[in-house]
Amino acid sequence: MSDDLKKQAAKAAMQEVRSGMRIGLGTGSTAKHFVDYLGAEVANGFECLCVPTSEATAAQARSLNIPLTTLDEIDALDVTVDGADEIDSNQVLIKGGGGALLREKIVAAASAKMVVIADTSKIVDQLGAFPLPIEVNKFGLGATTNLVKKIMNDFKAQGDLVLRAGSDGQPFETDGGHFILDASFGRISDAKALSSALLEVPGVVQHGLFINLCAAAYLASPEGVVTMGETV
Ligand SMILES: O=C(CO)[C@H](O)[C@H](O)COP(=O)(O)O
Repeated sequence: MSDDLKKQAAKAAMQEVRSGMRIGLGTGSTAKHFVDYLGAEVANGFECLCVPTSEATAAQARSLNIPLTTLDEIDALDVTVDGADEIDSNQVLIKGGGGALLREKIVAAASAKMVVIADTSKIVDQLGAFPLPIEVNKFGLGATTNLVKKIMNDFKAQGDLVLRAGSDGQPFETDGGHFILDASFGRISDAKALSSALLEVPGVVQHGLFINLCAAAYLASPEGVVTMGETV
């Protein structure tokens, strides 16, 4: 996806925020543009209180003087704007390509509205071509991997399960100190059943299927930005 399309989606989603709002800040290259646009507004007097979904987004927001808080200080947000790896026609998402899925899901669930920004290449008929990120506890990694593989088998996955590596070749560690298994399903025909099965594995902390969380999406294409769901 071109950086220009990411910017267009991020800019269009700025219409979702109003001065005085409590805003969740997503993670990833598209969300980064949204944070840049928000930072420019803050410099012009826009008031907000924001919760970042990753240390990377927190650092970017601080550099732009965007006021930050936590979900300990406040317990609810007005809106969260975040990217996605896949979105289907029911606005079910796969997220976690950037490794921030746990905090992203906590923040989205604490928000009155979750807004997705992406380009139209992220729209899919069926979820699953993008490997599903599954955040797992380090303890018992081998046992957890085996249980997840069994679920992949039950759900007729067409690909492998891979422990995500960082740029240093070592296992990628999330902000919460967990590992990520990337599960290539190929196609996911029952996201709810898969979600339930994965969450029954004790070592699974969370997975990247976002069900009933995304209320609206701004999706940029070379022809313009199309929307899904309840945009303002
Ligand atoms: O879920 C995410 C991070 O955990 C990202 O929002 C998702 O991977 C999309 O990223 P990008 O905007 O860079 O394509």
